[in-house]
Amino acid sequence: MSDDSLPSPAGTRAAAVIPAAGRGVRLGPGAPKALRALGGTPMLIHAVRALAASRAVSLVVVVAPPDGAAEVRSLLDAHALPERTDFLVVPGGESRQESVKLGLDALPDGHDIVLVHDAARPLVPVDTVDAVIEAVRDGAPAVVPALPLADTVKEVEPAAVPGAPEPVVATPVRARLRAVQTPQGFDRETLVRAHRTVTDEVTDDAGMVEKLGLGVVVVPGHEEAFKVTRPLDLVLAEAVLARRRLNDGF
Ligand SMILES: Nc1ccn([C@@H]2O[C@H](COP(=O)(O)OP(=O)(O)OP(=O)(O)O)[C@@H](O)[C@H]2O)c(=O)n1
Ligand SMILES: C[C@](O)(CO)[C@H](O)COP(=O)(O)O
Repeated sequence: MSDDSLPSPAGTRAAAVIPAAGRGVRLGPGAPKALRALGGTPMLIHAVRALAASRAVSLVVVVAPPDGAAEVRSLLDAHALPERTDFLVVPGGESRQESVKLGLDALPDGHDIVLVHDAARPLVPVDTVDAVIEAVRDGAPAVVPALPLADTVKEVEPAAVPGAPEPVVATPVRARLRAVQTPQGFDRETLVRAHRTVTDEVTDDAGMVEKLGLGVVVVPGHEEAFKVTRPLDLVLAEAVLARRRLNDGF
């Protein structure tokens, strides 16, 4: 936890919704991804600590695997977490979008800013969390942390048969592209309206706000906020955590 984190001025308390109900199919067989160990501690606990490290975040809502709410509650009780933060656990749904909606439905009054953060991004630094909150406080209805791309991106006509060559349709100008991370931050009313209104499947919450025709802004993301999606990501996460522990002297 960082004492340098953003303070919470009256009237701008933030809540974080952490969707953690995914199975982690791309990571391979095993427990639901959020419950798998990273440095001996469940990935979800790392993500919860990362968000609760911000002094502006007074509530964290964890969206658990549909049949795993009791297990997640026990995990939260068994790990050291900041006392100033409240924690709620609700069961999730079939898609990320549905899980986030279930988390939003559980939010009590009194939080003007809502962050949505993937449990699968366990190592996001608190400075990134605070930068997102600050941009929402400054008046943006929706804020996403993002990084420039290292690879050139091609748009293709997807093959009907997996593995078949795919015709290239276009090469977007890379300098205008960003790879989007979480936590994404929102003026609460905007995010709730987006989840009530937008029915198309989208892959991030800011995309729903875009569909309302509202402005979304990007702030700098962080390399260590990467998403643990495939087995190699877990290797990288273990290495980043080991480096942090070495630097912190424990
Ligand atoms: N029904 C779902 C699906 C996903 N998520 C959450 O959304 C985040 C980002 O999703 P992703 O990395 O795609 O996780 P999974 O859906 O678990 O991965 P996969 O597609 O490989 O199964 C994760 O924290 C995941 O737990 C969720 O809460 N509910
Ligand atoms: C929200 C997200 O992490 C932003 O990059 C991403 O879109 C989640 O996608 P996934 O398909 O659930 O991995």
